[in-house]
Amino acid sequence: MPVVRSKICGITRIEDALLAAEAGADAIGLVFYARSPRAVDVRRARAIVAALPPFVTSVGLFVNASRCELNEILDAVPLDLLQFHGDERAADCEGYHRPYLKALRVRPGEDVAARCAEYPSAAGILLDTFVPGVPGGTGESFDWSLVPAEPGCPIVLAGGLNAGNVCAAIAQVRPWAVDVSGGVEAAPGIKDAGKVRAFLAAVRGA
Ligand SMILES: O=C(O)c1ccccc1N[C@@H]1O[C@H](COP(=O)(O)O)[C@@H](O)[C@H]1O
Repeated sequence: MPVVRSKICGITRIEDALLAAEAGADAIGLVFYARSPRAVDVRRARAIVAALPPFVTSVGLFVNASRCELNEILDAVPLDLLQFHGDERAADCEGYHRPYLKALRVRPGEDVAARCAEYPSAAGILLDTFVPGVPGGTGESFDWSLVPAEPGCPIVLAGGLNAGNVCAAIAQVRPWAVDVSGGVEAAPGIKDAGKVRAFLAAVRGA
């Protein structure tokens, strides 16, 4: 069975980044979206990335950020990968000298494969749940049967995952990776060590 990678998103504290790394996460996510309860500023993000051990990928999450804002952040924080979680088109995600994930928020009955095809330059497509008025981090899952069997690029499955449902999600979707934020929290922006460890153990055992 192929290994499924994992990302713990919404990290706001160095200790949570180290917890995720020690528990086996492949990546941690930093939210550069001021309206999120998990938002980090540049100073904090830089400190978290600097504390990461080798081979743990740092992912910056953006929601309709301007090119100027994004370039300023990239000048200050050595992010490995970008995650675009808003209404960005492919051209908006390109030109940063970094691979990117495009997050698509899945609506009931949607043709997911057609939407994935709009981002041929993406390193992968992250699938999250569509909730009106909220760009992500809702803790809601979507109908996994909408994920195409052959999407044409790596799929990162997100949206309402936790230690209790991630094995079923992996068995059904067979994603390249899974991404979680709210499902491993003690409070918004604060990770729960037990939930993080249980989630990553479940992914490894799936
Ligand atoms: O985490 C946030 O606050 C957030 C804000 C804006 C866009 C995306 C956000 N989080 C991402 O949403 C998915 C699913 O999160 P959850 O596990 O359902 O809480 C994940 O990729 C988060 O990184």
